[in-house]
Amino acid sequence: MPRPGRFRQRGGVIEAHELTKRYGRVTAVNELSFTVRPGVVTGFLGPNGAGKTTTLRMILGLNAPTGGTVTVGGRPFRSRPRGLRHVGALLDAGDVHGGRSALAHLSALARGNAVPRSRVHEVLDEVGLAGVARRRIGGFSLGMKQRLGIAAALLGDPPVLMFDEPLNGLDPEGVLWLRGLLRGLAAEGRVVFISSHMMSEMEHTADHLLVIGRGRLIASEPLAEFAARASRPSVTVRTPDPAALAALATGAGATVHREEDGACTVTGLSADRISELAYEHRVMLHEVTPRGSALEQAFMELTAGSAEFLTEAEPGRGAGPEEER
Ligand SMILES: Nc1ncnc2c1ncn2[C@@H]1O[C@H](COP(=O)(O)OP(=O)(O)OP(=O)(O)O)[C@@H](O)[C@H]1O
Repeated sequence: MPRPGRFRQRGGVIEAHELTKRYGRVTAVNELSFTVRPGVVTGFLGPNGAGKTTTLRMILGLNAPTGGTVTVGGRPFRSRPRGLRHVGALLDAGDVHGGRSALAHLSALARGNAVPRSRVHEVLDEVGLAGVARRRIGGFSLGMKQRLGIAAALLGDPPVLMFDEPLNGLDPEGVLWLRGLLRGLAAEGRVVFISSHMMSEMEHTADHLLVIGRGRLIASEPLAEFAARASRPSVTVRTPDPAALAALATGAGATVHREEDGACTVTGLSADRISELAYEHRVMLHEVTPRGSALEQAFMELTAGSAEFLTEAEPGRGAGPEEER
């Protein structure tokens, strides 16, 4: 059960100030300043290669910034002697020793961080892996490895949790479970910071969004405000009377495009409004499908031009310094 306010006084706020990371000619993170506060789930959203993982690694002290600073609870994370009790992080679920059991893996982590052994069983229960605790991790699915990584992050009962693409590999039931877990952790007053490159994953998960593109901050705002940016929704409509529909929709300020398969793409009216108009004017509709969520469209609009293309990224990945990964 969440215990509201439990972590508030411990102050795990993450603060980045003009954080910058360059790999040779590639600027992965570019003068990024942001604050991640406790009590809400904060989504860290950006297209592939936007600099999310690099930022998370700098927060954890795994990559040294080229410029700027980042602190957790007012101090650089590296200055914490028992890290796992301050920040629980899941960076790469595949990065575990496959020959060990889940129980052995978590027990070793607990020992190294002065965490009581009883906690190992608690977290195994919490992530739903108690029944397979003695099985070799090598035989785990990606979803099970994600759950194990989350168990490891929870082990030290830390005030700050950071997960890199945690929904990756989870089945629909796992996604629902994780959303509930994240909400509960935030409700206890913890900092909960999760990255994703997909708006659809954030839509029912995050309360606040930090959006980055090409290493730069594009937006930091509540999800609801971000949604309000979605200016022109686009909807696929099928009707036996496309001419009547087109007249109605254009009369209401939308644009209508006839597709080759006979469907109409209506841009500028919501699916609800199109259905209402059609109902009022007795135009039969066979299908009304929103094309991507309003949030998805807002994300696409906002990050248009900031997506990284492989041809540009290759020199950085290939020739740049790789020693920190
Ligand atoms: N060790 C490294 N050496 C050289 N370049 C790197 C290194 N790590 C990251 N980069 C480059 O930095 C940029 C940001 O990468 P990063 O992995 O942080 O992005 P991301 O937002 O996490 O992307 P994804 O969603 O694909 O994981 C990319 O251009 C990447 O090629």
